[in-house]
Amino acid sequence: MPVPLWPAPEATAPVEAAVRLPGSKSVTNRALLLAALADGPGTVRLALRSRDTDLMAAALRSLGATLTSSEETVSGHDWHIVPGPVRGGVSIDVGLAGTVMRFVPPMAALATREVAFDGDPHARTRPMGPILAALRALGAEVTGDALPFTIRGPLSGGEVTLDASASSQLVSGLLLAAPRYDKGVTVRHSGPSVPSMPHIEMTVRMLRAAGVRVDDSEPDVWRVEPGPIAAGDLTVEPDLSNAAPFLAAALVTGGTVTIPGWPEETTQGGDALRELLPRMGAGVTRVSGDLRVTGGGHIEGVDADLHDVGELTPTIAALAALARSPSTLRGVAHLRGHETDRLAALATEINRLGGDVTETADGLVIRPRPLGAGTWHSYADHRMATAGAVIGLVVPGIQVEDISTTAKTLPEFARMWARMLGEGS
Ligand SMILES: O=C(O)C1=C[C@@H](OP(=O)(O)O)[C@@H](O)[C@H](O)C1
Ligand SMILES: C=C(OP(=O)(O)O)C(=O)O
Repeated sequence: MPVPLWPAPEATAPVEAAVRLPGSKSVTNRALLLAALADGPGTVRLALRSRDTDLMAAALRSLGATLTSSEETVSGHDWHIVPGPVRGGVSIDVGLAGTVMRFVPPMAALATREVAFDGDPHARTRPMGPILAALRALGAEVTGDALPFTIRGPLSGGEVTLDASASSQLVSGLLLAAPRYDKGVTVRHSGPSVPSMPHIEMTVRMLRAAGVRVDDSEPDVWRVEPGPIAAGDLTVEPDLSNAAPFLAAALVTGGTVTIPGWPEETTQGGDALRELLPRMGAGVTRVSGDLRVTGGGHIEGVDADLHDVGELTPTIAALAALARSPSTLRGVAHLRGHETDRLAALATEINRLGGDVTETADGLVIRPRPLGAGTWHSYADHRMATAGAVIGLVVPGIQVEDISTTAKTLPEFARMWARMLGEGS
């Protein structure tokens, strides 16, 4: 079947828009899993509903929790979660969701019956080996080193060493279910530095907010004490990584984009946009609870280490391709294990339009060139698709393949994009 092409809308004027973003994928999926393991019923408010979060909800239901969702409110969904004993004898579809493939298996290891995991074709290539070996070392029976695999618990926990340089989620996954292990867990990382550290900080803070004792005082070592996970009522912050393409539109068109409800304090890596975008020529201000980004007419190239905030790379690369000076993006070798090999995908797609991008061992060198019309392939990667939309704002004739892949974390993307451009209702 031919993959549908989405003619990326061109901006006919500087954008002037306020864009209200749904909840964070990362916070939603942690909150749902912690609620399913908690000591009583709980609520997750303004949660994201998207492919990744629906896969998490389905996985938690399979393992014995009851989840009911309220009607959608203007800004998101509320979930009511009633935990149940973790049961096995089920199969779980992880789709292409890193948070589901890395966070759910350590929970499934609490069940005495086997749990089978599989996902999208590309999910089978995403790094899983270190977390599966860790679960094995902690006492679970695990078949396989990648998707598909099966797990049979129970495990009692303890101390384990793994190389988490391929993904911070390998650590977060082990920590989230650990309070429910008899001995808790001590995770030691050994290897090149762990990427996306703010996401581990998010895990630690959310565990602590649920009354769990976590010691992260030693670098690369995390100790989670056994004990109850307190049921609660949590409100999810807007997804700051998904703010990236909208804020980029302000730079690309020389306009202004405002995001309401930007948190004062957050562990979301997307908060780094407040520091990154000014380096590329934007004006960034906070007005009450809003973040306002204004483009300055030109985009400056940047030399940026995105190791902690790899999720932002596709948007920053799109901006860099439209800048007036070259950029070097570093510290993101782990992006080769994301939804697709993002370094190869970005280089291929920008070059296809006439750009000049080379891959390095851990990033990209982007030399801006005039870009022309063409098809932008999205590789089933939501952030590749939105990067194509950013370029299409000012390069006529960009057709983004399969814009619906944005449903992974932002099902409303195409409508929100049109509304930002004044085209929708
Ligand atoms: O824990 C999380 O919610 C995430 C951690 C990061 O993964 P990596 O450490 O694999 O980059 C990030 O890129 C991903 O989108 C979400
Ligand atoms: C890497 C990402 O997703 P995942 O949670 O599937 O790893 C991402 O959203 O950029």
